[in-house]
Amino acid sequence: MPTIKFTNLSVHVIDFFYPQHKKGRFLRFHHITFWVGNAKQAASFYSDKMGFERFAYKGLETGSRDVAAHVVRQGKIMFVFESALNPGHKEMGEHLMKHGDGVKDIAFQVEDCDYLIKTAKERGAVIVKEPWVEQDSHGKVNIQWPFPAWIQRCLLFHRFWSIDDKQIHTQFSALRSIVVTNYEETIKMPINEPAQGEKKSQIQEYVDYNGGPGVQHIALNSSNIIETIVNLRARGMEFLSAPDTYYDILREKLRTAKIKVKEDLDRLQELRILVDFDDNGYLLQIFSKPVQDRPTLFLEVIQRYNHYGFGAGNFKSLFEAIEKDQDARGNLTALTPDGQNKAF
Ligand SMILES: O=C(O)C(=O)Cc1ccc(O)cc1
Ligand SMILES: [Fe+2]
Repeated sequence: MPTIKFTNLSVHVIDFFYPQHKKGRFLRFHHITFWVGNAKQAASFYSDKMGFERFAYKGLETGSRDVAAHVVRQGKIMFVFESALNPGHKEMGEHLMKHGDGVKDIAFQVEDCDYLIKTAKERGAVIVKEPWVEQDSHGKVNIQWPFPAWIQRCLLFHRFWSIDDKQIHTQFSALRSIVVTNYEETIKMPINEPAQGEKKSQIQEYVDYNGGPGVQHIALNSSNIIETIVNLRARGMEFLSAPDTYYDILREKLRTAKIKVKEDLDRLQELRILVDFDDNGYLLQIFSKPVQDRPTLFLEVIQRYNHYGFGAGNFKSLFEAIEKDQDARGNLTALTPDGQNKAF
C-alpha cells in the first residue's frame, strides 16, 4: 500500500458576513488633504524630499481669497496642502493651533456617491460638508470619531484584522490595533489606540500633541523599496533606525522560514529597512521620523510580496526605536497610578 502522509492541517472559518452596499462601492483612497501653516512650503517639502510633482494650485492669483491650496501628485497618490490666506479664517486658525500641521481629511474615490452618503446618513453619519461630486464620482465626506465604530456602522467597512495589547507591547508601552477595510478590501486603515503600560505609550504621545485622535502615519507603496530609500535618504529624509540586533534575530528567523527574501539582507540592514513574513510571503517597510515639529504625523514606505499584514512582527522593535526618540523628546515619562500623565 502506498503511504499517505499529510503534513499540515488548516481550518478555514467563516465567522462574519461582511456587510455590502446594495449599490455603489468604495474604490480607493483618492487624496489626502492637509491643513498646514504654510501650504507653499509644505508642498515643496513633499516635492523636493519625496519626488512628488506639482499638480494644481489655487490662491490669490486664481481668485481664491480665503484659502491657498497646493496639490502634489505621484502616480495615484495625491496630497492637497491647504492654508489660510485670510487672517480671520477662524476654523483653519483654530485647527492649526490645536493640531499643528496635519491631515484634515481623507477622500475616497467611490461609485454612486449619492447612494453611499444617503445610506451613511440613515445609519447616523452627520455630514459635516455636503459632498461635491465630479465626473469621476469622487465624493468627500468629513469623518467623525470614534472612527472604528463609525466607519463600520456608517460606511459598512469591516474588521480586517486586530491585535490587542497583550500581543503588542514593549517593556514600557502597549497598544491595541484594529484594521478596518471596505467590502472589496481595497482600502485598509489600521486604527491604533494606546493601552496601559509602564510609561506613556507613543500612541498617547501622538494624542497629546495632536490634541486628540487623527492620522498618525500614511503608508506609501514602492515596487523597489531599496532604490526608493536610497533616494529618499539622499534627499535628506530621516528614518527610524532598528538596532543591529534586530537584523541578527531576523537572519536567525529567516534560516528556518518557508520563504526566501530576494533582497540582500546586508543592504536592508544598511538602509534600516524592516522585514516581516509568514509562510507565504513577506513585506519590507520603514518609517520616517515625524514630518513636522510635533511628534505626530510620519510616513511609511512599504513593499509587499504576497503578504498583506502591517508588520506585526516588527512592532516591538519599531516601537523600541520610536521610544528612543520619544525619550529624547522628554516624553517617555512614567505614568501616575491612575494612568494619567501631564503632557505640557
Ligand atoms: O499599523 C500600522 O499600519 C503599522 O505600520 C504599524 C505601526 C503601528 C503603530 C505605530 O506607532 C507605528 C507603526
Ligand atoms: Fe502602517
